[in-house]
Amino acid sequence: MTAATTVLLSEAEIAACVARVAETLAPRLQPDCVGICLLTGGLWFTADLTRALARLGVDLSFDALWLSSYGDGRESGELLLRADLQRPVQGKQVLLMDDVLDTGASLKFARDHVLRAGASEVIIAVMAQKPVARSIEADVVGWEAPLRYLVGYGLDDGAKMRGLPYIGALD
Ligand SMILES: O=P(O)(O)OC[C@H]1O[C@H](OP(=O)(O)OP(=O)(O)O)[C@H](O)[C@@H]1O
Ligand code: HPA
Repeated sequence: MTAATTVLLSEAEIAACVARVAETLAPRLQPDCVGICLLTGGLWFTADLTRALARLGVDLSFDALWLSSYGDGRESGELLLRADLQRPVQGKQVLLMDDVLDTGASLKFARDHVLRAGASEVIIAVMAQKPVARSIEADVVGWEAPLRYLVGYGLDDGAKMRGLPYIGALD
C-alpha cells in the first residue's frame, strides 16, 4: 500500500516544521486560548503542535470540530459538520489546527463557525498549504506543499495512510 508513495517530507523535517510553527505561535497565544483540532486529519499535527507548545510553556484548552468533505475521494465535496465543539468559545481566542489547507472550504467553514459562536480572534495553523487561490489564508504554515495528492501525517486516501510518519504524494 505504501510502495507507490513518493516521500516529500520526512519525519525529521515534519518535526522541524512543527517546532517552527510552535515558536511562531507561542508569543501570540493568550492564556485562555482554545486550541481546536479539525478532525479527522488534523489529529496528528495537533498532537505534535500542542506538545511542542507545552514544551514552550503554553498550555492550551483543547477542543475538536469534526468536519468532512472529501469522504473517500480525492476532491472536495459537500461539507458535513459531523460533531460540534464541546465547550463555549465566546469571547475567547481560538487556534484552529489542521493538516492541510487545500481549497480552503473546511477552514473557512470552521473559522465562520467559531466566529458565529463568539470567538474574539481566530488564528489558523496548518501543517501543509497547497498553492491554490482561495478566500482564506492560514496565519502559520508548517510546509508549502506542491499541488499533488498528499498522504501521511493525518492525510488519507480512502481512510488509509493517515498513520504514515512522513508526508508523501500518491500522484
Ligand atoms: O481545504 P480543503 O479543500 O477543505 O481541504 C482540507 C481538508 O480536507 C481534509 O479533510 P476531509 O474532508 O478529507 O476529512 P478528514 O479530516 O476526515 O480527512 C483535511 O483534513 C482538511 O480538513
Ligand atoms: O492532498 C490531500 N490529501 C488528503 N486529503 C486532502 N484533503 C485536501 N487535500 C488533501
